[in-house]
Amino acid sequence: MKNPVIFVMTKEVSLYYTFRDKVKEIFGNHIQLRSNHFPPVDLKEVDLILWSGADELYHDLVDSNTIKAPVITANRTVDFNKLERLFQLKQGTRCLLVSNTEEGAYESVDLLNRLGFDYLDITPFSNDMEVLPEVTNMDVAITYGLAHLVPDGVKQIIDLGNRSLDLSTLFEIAKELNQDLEHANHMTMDYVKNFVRIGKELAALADEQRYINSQLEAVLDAAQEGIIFVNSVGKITLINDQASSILGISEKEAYSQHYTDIIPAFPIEEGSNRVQETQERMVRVNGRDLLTILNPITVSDKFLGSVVIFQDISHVQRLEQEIRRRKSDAGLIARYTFGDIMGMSDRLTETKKMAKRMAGTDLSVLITGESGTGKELFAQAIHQASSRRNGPFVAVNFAGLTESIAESELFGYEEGSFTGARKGGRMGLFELAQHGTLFLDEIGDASEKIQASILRVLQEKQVMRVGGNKVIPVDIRIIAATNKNLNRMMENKGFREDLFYRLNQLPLRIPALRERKEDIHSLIEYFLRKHSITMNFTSKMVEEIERYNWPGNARELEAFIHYLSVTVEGNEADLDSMPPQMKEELLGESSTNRAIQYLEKKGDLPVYKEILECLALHSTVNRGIGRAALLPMIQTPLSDSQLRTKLQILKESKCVVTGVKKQGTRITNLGLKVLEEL
Ligand SMILES: Nc1ncnc2c1ncn2[C@@H]1O[C@H](COP(=O)(O)OP(=O)(O)OP(=O)(O)O)[C@@H](O)[C@H]1O
Repeated sequence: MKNPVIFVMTKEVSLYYTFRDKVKEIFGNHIQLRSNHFPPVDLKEVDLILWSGADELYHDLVDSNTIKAPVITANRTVDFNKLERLFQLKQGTRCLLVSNTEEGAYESVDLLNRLGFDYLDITPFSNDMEVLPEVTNMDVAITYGLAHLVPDGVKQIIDLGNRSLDLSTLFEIAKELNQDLEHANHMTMDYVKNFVRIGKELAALADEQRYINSQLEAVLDAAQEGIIFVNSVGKITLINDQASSILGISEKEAYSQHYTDIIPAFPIEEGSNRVQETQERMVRVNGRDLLTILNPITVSDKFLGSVVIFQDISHVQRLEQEIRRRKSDAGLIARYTFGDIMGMSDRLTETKKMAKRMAGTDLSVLITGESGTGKELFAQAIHQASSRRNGPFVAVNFAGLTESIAESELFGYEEGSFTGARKGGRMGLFELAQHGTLFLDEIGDASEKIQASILRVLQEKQVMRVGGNKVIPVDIRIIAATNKNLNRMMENKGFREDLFYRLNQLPLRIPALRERKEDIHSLIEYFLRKHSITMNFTSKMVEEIERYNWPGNARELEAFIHYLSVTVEGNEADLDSMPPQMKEELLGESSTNRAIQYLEKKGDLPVYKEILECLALHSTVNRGIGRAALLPMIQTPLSDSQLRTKLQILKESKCVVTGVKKQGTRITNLGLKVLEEL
């Protein structure tokens, strides 16, 4: 696949380099960048245009009638570490803010004022101004990476560096280019960590005398992260604006309380016995997922308290979810039909026949079966064989999906219903699946609240977006799947009965591979073909493959083929090339089978089982049970000498061991395995 191309438009080439470095840092080398400073650039080949925003470049360079690539205007952040250099300037210092456009100069002055530097006397300056300000009496020039534009005569220059792309822009890029956000958390945490040092200074001050340096406070308030300081006795002595808003408490309320009343979930107590910051951790507060990091503050060996920095990452998760949704073209199209389901065994043929009949109806299907048996494959095939085949097939997997995400995913939302909500709102999966099939995968993992919401939609056949007030009728067919035992979950109140009966109108159980071992061969052939692998198996290997239980079913079989294609030299796979875990399992299993066969041959299997049960219950690794104690525990009437013979046979089968010095008899690991099988 072609690497995506971003066309970056900046007035200064140095700003292009700053943007480029950030994009490479976050997305690696597989995004290509082009710049207006390095022509020619074929704009038709470009996947995304990133524009610095503060100039007219866009209109000069891009003809929006012919160029259809999406455009992102860069939001830029300040390097807070560099801002510290401004703290040394005294009140009333005459500063010239130098930019390359008049608009940019005014914007930068405004930003510094908002950051609390309004006690400085700042004059905007740019060469394109009609009337240039007088510069001779200036004490210092401040600039963001444009030191070369500072007019002669100003002696001191504070260069705060180019303002790089902020997080929201990076997320926008990821979304537009369908890039993975695996670095997202790392990226946010790096960003957060930038504040730690400033936070530490501030915390020390705050604890000493509640005196908060006003500049630092302003900087902290401008941070997108929540920052609080909890002193050594658990009182909150500092809270920035963002923290107040995320936690939904005012500064005043926070100062008067112990942290446990407000943020009991935060790992604060850990601070007192550590030196280093904690790993980032997710906690849930008021239904929001917060990524927290805690930093203990110790000054001259005295523990002063901890700074906790946190971010509401619900919106990040939402973006991630959206990218996942967009990425899989399978998201809306079913790729598989019954013809793609391999296997000729009676069990599978019967299951396929049932599923085809189910496809002819519009009732809900609940597919059960172990992991990797092909439940999703069946769901897609049913959709393809149904009258809804020309409609969408939309899948949602509840495993690992937080409640808030699941809710906005399923129901969609209206603009402005939460931080990070997209402009114009968004359609939920129920709406997206209109006139098609909605596949609820791993339904056993849906929370109680989500179960209730799904039930309501199924009953009322309509949805309402989060934050909305319009009822939207939906016409969808539901197929759900799970590898959990929903009956047991219902007994423990983990799954709603009323929802179960709604979903289970047509139950379809996919048999495990070990129940239809005849299918193993056709699946192996299929996977070899699918991945263009040529491989033969020795007869010993074939024997073991057939004997193996395949707990991970077809998925494990596919992974097995992959494994062999990498590890086998040449084209022949023999026992040596078997994955270690499988080998272990087979060896353990063969000795279990051998032991059972041995006991069977000696007759009286139920008595052996009973003896093993008593030993399993009463013997420990170090202490066995003597015959005299064992005999009364056994229900089957046995004489002492009969018991002795039976124990001898169990010993020969290696299911028990007998101590040398009257330590009695105890069960072995093999004995426990045998017991499981009997
Ligand atoms: N009978 C089959 N023929 C061909 N491929 C199969 C068959 N059964 C499973 N597979 C393949 O095995 C993999 C797992 O299948 P699928 O995702 O449908 O399983 P699942 O039961 O939904 O698993 P989970 O419960 O873990 O989500 C897929 O790559 C699928 O294409």
